[in-house]
Amino acid sequence: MTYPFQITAHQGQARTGVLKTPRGDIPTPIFMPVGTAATVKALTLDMVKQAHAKIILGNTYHLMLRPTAERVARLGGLHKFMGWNGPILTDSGGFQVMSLSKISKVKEDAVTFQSHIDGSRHILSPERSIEIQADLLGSDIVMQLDECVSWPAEEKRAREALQLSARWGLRSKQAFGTRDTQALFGIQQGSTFEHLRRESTERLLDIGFDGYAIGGLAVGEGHEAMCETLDYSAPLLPWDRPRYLMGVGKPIDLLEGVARGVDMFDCVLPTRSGRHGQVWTWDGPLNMKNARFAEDNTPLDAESDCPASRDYSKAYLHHLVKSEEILGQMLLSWHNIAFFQALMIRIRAAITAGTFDALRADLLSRWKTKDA
Ligand SMILES: NCc1cc(CSc2ccccc2)c2nc(N)[nH]c(=O)c2c1
Repeated sequence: MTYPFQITAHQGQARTGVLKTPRGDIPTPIFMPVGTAATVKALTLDMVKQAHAKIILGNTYHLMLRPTAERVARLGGLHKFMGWNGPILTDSGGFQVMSLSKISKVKEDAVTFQSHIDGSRHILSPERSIEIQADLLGSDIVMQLDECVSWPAEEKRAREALQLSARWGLRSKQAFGTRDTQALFGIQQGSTFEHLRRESTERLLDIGFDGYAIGGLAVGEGHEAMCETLDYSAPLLPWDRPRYLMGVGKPIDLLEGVARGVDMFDCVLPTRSGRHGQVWTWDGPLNMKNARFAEDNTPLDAESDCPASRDYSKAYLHHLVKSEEILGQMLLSWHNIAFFQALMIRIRAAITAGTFDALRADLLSRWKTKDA
């Protein structure tokens, strides 16, 4: 079904609103923590909720391999299995097949691949991906199966992939059928070619989806090329439907994506970088392994409502990371998830207040030289 999506304010292309789902309202722009194997790594769902996350992501590729989608279904579906009663978005699995599986073949009918876990052979067709996501896992927002080409891509290759993705999008919609509690998103492809992004969008709009994702970015093209592509590819998508930039990104990517009209983001960065000692702050990223924190008694962010940000000294976090203590991975992941949510909360408030341009300028000046 097409979830109600109300845009309550906008400043240029940047917009803020609410996507209303049967499992709860999602304020936009929103950052969605990735819960690949039915867990947001190193965090309990209470910590994820306390960080103000409203929707999390599941991964078809990982869950179909282990514990298998059929087992999750027998155990009541993904929400019950992991104990999350908010909305869940799942990816269709094709992207992870190409990036993780051992041997994979893309054919018109389906992708065939061998599991990176045990080498077992699997088939992922548009129909099978919809069955896994919508029927077995019970995902609220379902993604079509698509083909994402790596970057840089030959124009001919990028065209073939967008056209295959469009044919798979139609098959995904036919398999999805009419459902009154779940939504199906199409995925725009076309690499960094404007005329291919246009062609992809036209094909998706002919089919018609409940929301539209921008795929094929943050695959090595770099921040500037991603922004240039978003300049024209985001506004091509319907103004009144959610726009989801897949697998993006760093705080500066979120800020610049919002400025270009993107509503939804996801990335493993907050938890993955947290596990490796990196924390994200309003003044850019910090590496807690750095000796300068060894006797720094100040917290990461005294103003935060997240205990990981407010109640522990950098000296203690430095000690945990140097000692490779599990608590270090937990607290830094928790802080990072909370920071990404706090960034989106500030962005939403600024768009509503008409101060988004000022917030954007302030953050860009703080982050410009810090790989934020
Ligand atoms: N930014 C690279 C990227 C990442 C993902 C994965 S986003 C994700 C990851 C885990 C769980 C849910 C969504 C993608 N997924 C699809 N289907 N298509 C893409 O072009 C693409 C590009």
